[in-house]
Amino acid sequence: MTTQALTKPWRSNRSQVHKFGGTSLANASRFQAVAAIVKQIVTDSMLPHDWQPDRDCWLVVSAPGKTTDQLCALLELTGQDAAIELAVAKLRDDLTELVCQTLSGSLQAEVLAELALWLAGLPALVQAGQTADVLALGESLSALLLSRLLRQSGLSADWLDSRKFLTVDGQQIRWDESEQYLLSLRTAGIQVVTGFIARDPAGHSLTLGRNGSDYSATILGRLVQAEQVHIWTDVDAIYSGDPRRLAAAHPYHQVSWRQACLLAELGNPVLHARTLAPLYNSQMQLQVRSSFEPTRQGCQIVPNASCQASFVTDLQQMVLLSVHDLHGFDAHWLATELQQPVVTLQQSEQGNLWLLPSKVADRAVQLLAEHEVHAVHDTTAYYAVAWLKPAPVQQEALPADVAACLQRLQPAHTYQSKELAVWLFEQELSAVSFAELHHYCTQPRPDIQLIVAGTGNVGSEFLRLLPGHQQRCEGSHGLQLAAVFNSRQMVLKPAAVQELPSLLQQAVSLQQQALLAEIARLPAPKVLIDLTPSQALAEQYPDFIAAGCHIISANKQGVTLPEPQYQRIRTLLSEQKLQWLSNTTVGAGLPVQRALNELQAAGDTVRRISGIFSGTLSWLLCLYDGRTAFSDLLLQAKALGYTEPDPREDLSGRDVQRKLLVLARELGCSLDLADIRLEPLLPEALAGASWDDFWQQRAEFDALMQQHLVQASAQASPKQLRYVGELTLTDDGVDACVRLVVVPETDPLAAIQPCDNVFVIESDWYQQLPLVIKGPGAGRTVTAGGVHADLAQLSRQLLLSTPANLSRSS
Ligand SMILES: NC(=O)C1=CN([C@@H]2O[C@H](COP(=O)(O)OP(=O)(O)OC[C@H]3O[C@@H](n4cnc5c(N)ncnc54)[C@H](OP(=O)(O)O)[C@@H]3O)[C@@H](O)[C@H]2O)C=CC1
Ligand SMILES: N[C@@H](CC=O)C(=O)O
Repeated sequence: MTTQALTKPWRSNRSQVHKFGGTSLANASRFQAVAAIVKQIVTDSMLPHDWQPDRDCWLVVSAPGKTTDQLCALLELTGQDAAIELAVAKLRDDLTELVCQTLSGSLQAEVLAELALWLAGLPALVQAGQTADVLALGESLSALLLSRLLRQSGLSADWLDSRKFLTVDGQQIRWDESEQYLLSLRTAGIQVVTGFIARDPAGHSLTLGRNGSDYSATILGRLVQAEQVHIWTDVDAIYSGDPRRLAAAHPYHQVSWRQACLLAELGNPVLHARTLAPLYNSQMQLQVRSSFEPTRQGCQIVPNASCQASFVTDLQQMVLLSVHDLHGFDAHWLATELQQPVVTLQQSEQGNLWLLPSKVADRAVQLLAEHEVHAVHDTTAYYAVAWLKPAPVQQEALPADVAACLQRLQPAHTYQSKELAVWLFEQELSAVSFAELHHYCTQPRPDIQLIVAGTGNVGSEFLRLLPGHQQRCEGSHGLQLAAVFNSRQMVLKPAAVQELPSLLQQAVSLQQQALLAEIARLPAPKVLIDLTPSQALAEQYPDFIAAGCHIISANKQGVTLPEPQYQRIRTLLSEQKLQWLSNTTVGAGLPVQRALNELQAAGDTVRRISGIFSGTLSWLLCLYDGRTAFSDLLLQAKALGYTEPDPREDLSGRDVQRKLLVLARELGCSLDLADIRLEPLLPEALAGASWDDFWQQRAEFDALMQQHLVQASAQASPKQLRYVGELTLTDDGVDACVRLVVVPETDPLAAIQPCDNVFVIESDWYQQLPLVIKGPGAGRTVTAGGVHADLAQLSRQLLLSTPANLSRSS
């Protein structure tokens, strides 16, 4: 007869299996608590309307509390009659007390009578060395007791000895045979099934090994085609690390199927590799829940491979095992045989490298030899740390923060796959180092919320480059565009990064307060990216800081505000541990401030910075030969995206003056714009007027530039016009000026490409030969690219910041 021919009393995708372990059934009050959970399950309004506890609810139980330990101790007494008698008497007392505290009346009498019979037969089983039959007493009592307690609570329930149906041959489940037996045994009511024990094909008892009850639950789940299997234990989540040792371990309520398998292989105590095996290729859902906090959601094992969960486990006294010609055997098989973690580090045609506890290494070699597999183990015992990576970090290269941490910890060996990294150390890591590694490996990497101000020349290019940057964020914080606004409009929570015109189609008119309120509601980290030329917006930075924003500014107004206002912003930021990056305010994408910061951090002292700091003026003065009017060239520079929104900011020299102030402040000087001497290119009368007025009078300016050119050309040797900045730091203070100069063609400042900036940095270490940074100092792509570089730097800094108190035990 085939199983298909039978009418199954269970309905596919309706049944639930709930497994309660020894801790959940430690004493009478725990039995009562479990009965209450079961009652709740069968009355739960969320269940399908046709869900019938009689047919659809299966329970799997372990032995109560420490009963299995007591039975194991009893087995040690084989041959010692008196000691066996004493131990059985103690067991009788404990279990009788449990039954009497759990049940009353005739149900109590029934269970006590059954228990007395089992205990009476126990010494003979011990003497006969029938280990599995001895151990089975614990699960049998749990199943009987819980079924009667459920009856006492008004539910229809009975118990079922799994040795009557669950047939296991070696490590193989005989599915068909087990199902047929089960079909013939099923009675009405909730079935309380013994976990951990089974029968061999000849009908003898056997046990399913460590954590066998979880395995029983998933086997049963598969046999009855359950929709869900719930493992009720003492935790309601799977933690990123052992919470008893890692104060910062975080709970996960969803773990992918694949990660659960890898975790099990690493010996995680919550789920075991064999527990998961029956779920393979099935629709069954697995849920880990706490019987101590039954209303909490628990942890769901989901098929979804994009899970964010990440785990760090350490393994003591591990050795390497080299294995050749596997003949079909694998690490999983060996782990099951040894009941110990066996981790695959390398797998190739040349050979395999496994990691396993040193205490079972000889046994492993012997077991493999019995199957004609040659293996040798190393004698060095390592302390191993394994990192199970979250889906977004599943790549061979390590994220920067993890790599930096490992550089400090110096593992002896590293093994990497996409999903797993294993580091072997010669000595055990200190609690603090382990906590630090756990932190970097498992710290959440929430998206950085971007609030972009300015949709002009630089802003539109920044948004165009954003999708590419988002794709490169693997292993780091993702980037989420949360708001975009300009001087008139705002778009909150854009559906996705889109072309600017369609993005702005979703815009509403700008309302500052609504915008700030929305930003305050965003989760951290968040950053205001100021791509405007607005002083008003710069003066509003304190409001954005109050809303939790880091700041990245290409806008030079903020970094050149009067000293008290500027320092106030710095203070507010540091109070909130927020960053302000403004590397594009000088030299656009050139790493000028970065270089200065690194020199100073390394101990150098910068004495002087001079050179060409305006891309626009560099471009204009390189190309200006008198044939095209200077103002016409200016329009071309504007169209190329080099100029300030009002190009007179460039012509007046104010833009270079601001840049000198930024550099001076970067070097720790307390300075204001007025402290920097300025010789403008543009006469003041034209600089102050409206753009239209200036344009009307441009001939006057063009004539002035023509005059400068003629004077330069009239000199003995050919000369070039250059607009330069000079900042000198002496013991007496700072001297800074911005001016037009005439340089010979041999001068390094003459030999530049149009738009180039040149920063000549003289320091204690760069005295005779200064450090020179040279390249395009303006333009929409280099500037927007520089803003993305600031964003990447912010992301790195967020990852590398270590919380002060990492470890409970530290
Ligand atoms: N071009 C370059 O090579 C470099 C430029 N920068 C700096 O980048 C910034 C932007 O330059 P660029 O893109 O050329 O300028 P644009 O004039 O092209 O764009 C400026 C944008 O800022 C918006 N804006 C102005 N005021 C406000 C405000 N108060 N609140 C919100 N938005 C505002 C404007 O809004 P609206 O659209 O409504 O007018 C516009 O969208 C400037 O500060 C410039 O100094 C820095 C380094 C190099
Ligand atoms: N207008 C500026 C842009 C960069 O800061 C320049 O030309 O340098």
